[in-house]
Amino acid sequence: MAEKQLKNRVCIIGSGNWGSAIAKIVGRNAARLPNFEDRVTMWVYEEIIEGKKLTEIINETHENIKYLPGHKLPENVVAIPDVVEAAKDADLLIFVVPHQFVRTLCSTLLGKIKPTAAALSLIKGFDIAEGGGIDLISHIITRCLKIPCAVLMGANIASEVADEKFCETTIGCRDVLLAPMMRDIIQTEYFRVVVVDDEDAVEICGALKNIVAVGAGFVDGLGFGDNTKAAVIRLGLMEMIKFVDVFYPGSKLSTFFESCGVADLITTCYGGRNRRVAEAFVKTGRSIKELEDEMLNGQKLQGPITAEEVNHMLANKNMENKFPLFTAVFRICRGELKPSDFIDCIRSHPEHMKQPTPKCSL
Ligand SMILES: NC(=O)C1=CN([C@@H]2O[C@H](COP(=O)(O)OP(=O)(O)OC[C@H]3O[C@@H](n4cnc5c(N)ncnc54)[C@H](O)[C@@H]3O)[C@@H](O)[C@H]2O)C=CC1
Ligand SMILES: O=C(CO)COP(=O)(O)O
Repeated sequence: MAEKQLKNRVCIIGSGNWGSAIAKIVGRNAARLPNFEDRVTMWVYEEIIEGKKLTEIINETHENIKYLPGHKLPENVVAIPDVVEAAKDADLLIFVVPHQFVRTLCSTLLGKIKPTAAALSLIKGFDIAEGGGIDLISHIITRCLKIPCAVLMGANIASEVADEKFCETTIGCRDVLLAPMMRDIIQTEYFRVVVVDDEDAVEICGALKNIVAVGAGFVDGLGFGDNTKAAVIRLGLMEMIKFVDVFYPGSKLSTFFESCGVADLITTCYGGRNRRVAEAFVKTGRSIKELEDEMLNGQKLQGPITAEEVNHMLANKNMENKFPLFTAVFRICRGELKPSDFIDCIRSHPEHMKQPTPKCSL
């Protein structure tokens, strides 16, 4: 009789900047925890670097020299170029690819994974849905692969996490049986996890903050100061809250005060790639695509495409004027508005038209 498998097998789908940083944590936890199989598979989108395959480099040197140079990955993390081979035996699939690649990956994996597997998505972004709306990435994974999908989002700039500098993160997971397994494989002394059940709001925070970070980069590029950036962060936060309120009613305001909310917004508006490239866009007048290719060495920006996806929905619902900051970021990235128009947008933001509500005099 076949021995019952007691240990969970983990596969990380993605090996970019964040994928590699999380592999360091997951690999170490899997080797340490009795309920996980030591060996962790990591799907690597194969590329040739100085004549050698990236998977071979990772397996021989235990370093992703392209996306996370200078950090050793645990030896039990095994790089695999075939996603089906990497994922087929896994009980937990950790998705961490730039969001534009998730649909193709899911269709490749369809019918090839364990039906009892669960997923955790670290992907920040949306996709365009049929009928003029947007899809959450975790919903796409669940629908395509027919497995539950929780999310992990937080103030987690990958290089700082890889340096083991203290930070927090948020797991959004409604399933009380899966949540402890997800937390155990992720949590360390320096990477503290809070689990909440407000899955959709956690994920939406992670996607929308990248649009706000592009706006923060614009004001940096225009030479404005920290007060202006704080205004962008505040107005961006108000639009994020409104977005969730309008399109995903029933979510909790408290979620915005977790790491996935205000903390991720702040760190990305100061230290993220979206901010950096948006600043260069204003200063050089070159296209976002050119700057992304030149400045990020293969890493991918999520903010400008997320702004486009959100605008697709807002325009369809005739609601662009209700989210002027998101709309202005989209139009500036497209070249339809000048970066300096961003200041007019935040100056005349509807948040400034609010009237105080009179107190009841009883
Ligand atoms: N880097 C960071 O600090 C953080 C990133 N995230 C999120 O994690 C997700 C993944 O980001 P990163 O790991 O930083 O990726 P990255 O920005 O480093 O992207 C590069 C990755 O995309 C892969 N790739 C290129 N072309 C591909 C294709 N056609 N199909 C599939 N993969 C392809 C590359 O091989 C590489 O692994 C994103 O949604 C991002 O917003 C979340 C928190 C922190
Ligand atoms: O999501 C991030 C930090 O939590 C990283 O943001 P960037 O993609 O702008 O670098």
